[in-house]
Amino acid sequence: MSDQSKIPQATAKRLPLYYRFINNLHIQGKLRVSSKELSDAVKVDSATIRRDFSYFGALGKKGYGYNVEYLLEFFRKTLDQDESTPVALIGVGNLGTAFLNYNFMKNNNTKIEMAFDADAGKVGTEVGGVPIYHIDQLEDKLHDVGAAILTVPLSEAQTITERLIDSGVTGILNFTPARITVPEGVRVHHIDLAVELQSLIYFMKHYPLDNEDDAEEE
Ligand SMILES: NC(=O)c1ccc[n+]([C@@H]2O[C@H](COP(=O)([O-])OP(=O)(O)OC[C@H]3O[C@@H](n4cnc5c(N)ncnc54)[C@H](O)[C@@H]3O)[C@@H](O)[C@H]2O)c1
Repeated sequence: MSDQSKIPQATAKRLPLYYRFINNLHIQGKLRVSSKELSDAVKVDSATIRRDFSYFGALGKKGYGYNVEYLLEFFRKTLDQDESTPVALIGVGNLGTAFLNYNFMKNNNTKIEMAFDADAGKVGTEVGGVPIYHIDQLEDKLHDVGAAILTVPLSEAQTITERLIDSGVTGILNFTPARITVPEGVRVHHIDLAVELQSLIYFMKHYPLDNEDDAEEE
């Protein structure tokens, strides 16, 4: 979307969260939502929500709230919900299998189209309706795939990353503990559950949420 560059990154990160909730409201036939309702549901303080929504051109009215349909339309366009984004997953082990079985389509048009593994026993099978190819076929199969989910062992992460980038992948969701090195222009989002859990416990201890006004914007 042309206006997307105006949205601050912290706001953009919350978009999928808002989208999911607003979409549910829409399915339930709700026409309006207040920032308080949203705040309770998505656990973002209402002042932040009001500021975020002002970037979307959605100006809530006192006692009226926000128009659900308008927001939904905006989020759909901004998140490219109308356009399917093909994704590949590398490493169909414990974590990879769980992701393939999880149907991302429920919430948006992000779809894992194909998966790769080095284990010959898995190649040629399907998990969650997604075909599994041998990792040797990566370069042959990865057409038009822009993003990849990395769930291989730590030791394989960098080599696989380089092959993905050579095949045109420009976004990697990295679940391995490896700090992978990528050239400029390739975006890596690193998700480490151990770090997330540690951080949650730290925040629970040091920033107890007994008053919603204390909640700060990240
Ligand atoms: N982010 C997290 O919170 C979190 C949690 C658990 C595991 N992990 C990490 O995610 C990764 C996967 O974990 P897991 O428990 O699913 O491991 P796993 O051993 O169950 O799965 C790894 C899969 O990768 C495949 N593989 C190995 N080498 C490959 C290669 N060169 N190309 C393609 N596939 C290859 C294996 O055959 C296997 O199916 C690990 O790096 C692990 O540390 C992250």
